[in-house]
Order: sequence, then structure tokens, then C-alpha cells
Amino acid sequence: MIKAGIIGATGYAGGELVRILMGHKEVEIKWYGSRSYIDKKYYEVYQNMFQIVDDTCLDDNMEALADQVDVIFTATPQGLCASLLNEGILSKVKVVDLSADYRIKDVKTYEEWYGIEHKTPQYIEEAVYGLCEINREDVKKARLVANPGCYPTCSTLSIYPLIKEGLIDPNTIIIDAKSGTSGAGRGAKLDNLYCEVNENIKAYGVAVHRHTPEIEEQLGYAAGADVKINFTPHLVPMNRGILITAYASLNKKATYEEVKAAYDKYYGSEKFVRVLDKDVCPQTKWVEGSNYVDVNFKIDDRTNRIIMMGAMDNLVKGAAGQAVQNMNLMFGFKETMGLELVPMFP
Ligand SMILES: NC(=O)C1=CN([C@@H]2O[C@H](COP(=O)(O)OP(=O)(O)OC[C@H]3O[C@@H](n4cnc5c(N)ncnc54)[C@H](OP(=O)(O)O)[C@@H]3O)[C@@H](O)[C@H]2O)C=CC1
Ligand SMILES: CC(=O)N[C@@H](CCC(=O)OP(=O)(O)O)C(=O)O
Repeated sequence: MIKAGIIGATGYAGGELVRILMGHKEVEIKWYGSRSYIDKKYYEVYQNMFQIVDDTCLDDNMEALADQVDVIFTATPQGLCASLLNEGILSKVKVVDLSADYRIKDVKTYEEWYGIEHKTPQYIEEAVYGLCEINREDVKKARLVANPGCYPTCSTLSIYPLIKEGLIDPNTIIIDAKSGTSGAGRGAKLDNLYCEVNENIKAYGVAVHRHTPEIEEQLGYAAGADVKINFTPHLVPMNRGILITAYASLNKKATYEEVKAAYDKYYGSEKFVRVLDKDVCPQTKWVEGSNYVDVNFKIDDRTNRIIMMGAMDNLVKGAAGQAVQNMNLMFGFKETMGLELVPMFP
């Protein structure tokens, strides 16, 4: 049994981490970190935890936390983990950072897209990008994991096999993405008020969204060259879920069987990536509350382009579920432990 601490346990991603870890038989949560609710009972923040969690919220003292646990999750705003981390902490515990602080290898790119100064760039190189299906062996050896972003997880997994197999031209990729509002966190924001979101759909961050360089970097590794994409996210009136529809030019005429074989090559034995049957389009409802990413594709012979689709739950595979998957790998637990969550429907 290992002990875990969560800094940012009161946010949406941290809350989901609590829910998942409560069902993990090898983990005990020792620290419910917060900024606004210090000394309050955790269940007062989330009454769904009434009579389930009786602990009191603590602060973000990562030094003190590192003496008491084996793993620390940071589910906090961009920049916080980078401002707290140091060698003393990393020598004692493993860290899974759910923010973007260690995802992008080029610090200038991070600072430019996030508009903040990186406080501990010395750890960027060592951090492993925790997209488990692709970087599994490195995650197993890591003491610091950069848990991938929600849109980048869904986008990269939906597109990756086709770049690796040379089937598409990566510089023709256009990603149209949609997210439920839990992706924006629990903090009050005008754009996320009921009247702004309900019965509405809107693009945001057009051509400037901070996940663009993260997706480009990951697809670039698959291509073995720099990649530039168009990425447009939309906010939709749902609680959870991400759907991506991506378009790219095929390098040559391809059949359904060839493309399907590429997906099967990478995901055939993956528990959490489901390549759906022919012509079945992924839906957010089919993955809600689970760690699955559903992917599929359709070839458009008229234009010699391909449409790639992916759906997942932003709070599970897009955040807390993937963080637990990473923790399982880092501690040598069965990778699926605590994550065998059956999707909710309807
Ligand atoms: N929501 C999502 O779908 C996803 C989120 N993430 C990432 O996870 C992280 C958290 O996101 P999310 O849960 O949505 O955000 P929320 O706004 O819901 O939660 C933020 C959390 O951080 C805490 N916090 C804020 N400032 C501080 C501080 N100075 N010291 C200590 N704790 C602090 C808050 O504490 P308190 O409430 O007590 O003030 C809260 O627990 C972000 O980096 C986000 O990018 C990643 C993938 C998907
Ligand atoms: C709907 C919404 O606002 N989504 C967030 C992305 C989710 C998130 O928290 O970002 P990370 O995955 O990088 O941690 C956004 O667009 O900034």
C-alpha cells in the first residue's frame, strides 16, 4: 500500500483523482491539498464525499507532504508545480503533475504560450510525458511525470498511428475539438456561466490555444520532423467529454484495411484505446466516467483525405485516470488497477 497526496484536491481534476483513488486498493490518500478550503472537511467542498472521506483539507506545502507520502499529484493551475518542486522533494517522492509545467520540452515555447516564467526549467528534460500507450517504458522509470493535456491526449492518440506508418502528411492536419465545461475547471469564470454555455456552442483560443505546441511536439516525435497543425477547440454545453475530428491528406491512396491495420498495430493490445468497428463514430457518452479513448476513421476517396475521430472523458483519460495509469506504471502496479471503470450511459 502506498500513500498519496494531492495538491489541488478541491478542483475538478483533483476531485476526480480522489474518486478514482478511493477505489484503488494499493493507495491511501493522506493529503487533500487546497488553497481556499484549508482546515475545512473535504466533504464540505464535495458533499458527494459525505461519509466517504472524513479528512480535512491541508495546504500546498510540498516539502512537508514529501515527508509523508510516496506519490504527489499536483492538480493545480499552470506554474504552481514548477514553483514548488525541488531536488529534496524529488529525492523522496514520485510526482505526477497534471498541469502543463513539464509537458513542453522547449522552455521558451512554454513561456511564450503560457505567458508565465518557468521557475524550475532544470526538471523539464528529465520529466517523462505520461502518454502511457506511447511512453510506457519511460514512465516506469520516471520520478517526475508530466501528465498530458486533455485535448493533446485525445488528438495524439487519434492521429499517432497514421503518422508513424507514413499514411498521412502531418503538416496538413486540422483538428476540430470540442470539450465539456468541466475542462475549464471549477473556478467561477464568466464564459462558463450557465447562460453563456447552455444552448450554445463557441470556438475559443482560435489559432492561439496553448495545447497547439503540445500536440505539435508529440506529433513531431511520431513524424521525426517538425509538425505544424491547425487546432480549434470549442466549448459545448456538457459537463464532461472531449470529441475531436481531425482531417489530413493521405500520402497515397489507402484502403480501409490498411488504415485499420495501422491502428491495430499500435492499439490492438491496449486496454484503454478502443478502435471502433467500421463506420462507427466515437461518442462522448460511450466513454463517460471511464478511462477509455474511442477512436475511428473514415477515408474520403473524393479528396484523398482521411477523417480521424476520437472521444474520451476529459477528467478521466484526459486528467485523473491517466494520472493514476501513470502512477500504476511508476510503482509497478497492474496498469489498469483502479481504472476498470465501466462507462456510464446514458
Ligand atoms: N479540468 C480538466 O478537464 C483538466 C485539467 N487539467 C489540469 O489540472 C489542473 C487543475 O485543473 P482543474 O481541476 O480543472 O482546475 P480547478 O480550477 O477546478 O482546480 C484548481 C485547484 O488548484 C488549487 N489551487 C489553485 N491555486 C492554488 C495555490 N496557489 N496553491 C494551492 N492550490 C491551489 C485549487 O484550490 P482551491 O479550490 O482550494 O482554491 C483547486 O484545488 C490544471 O493544471 C489543468 O490544466 C488537465 C487535464 C484536464
Ligand atoms: C474547456 C476548457 O476550457 N478546457 C481547457 C483545457 C483543459 C485543461 O485543463 O488543460 P490541460 O489539459 O492542459 O491541463 C482549456 O481550453 O484551457
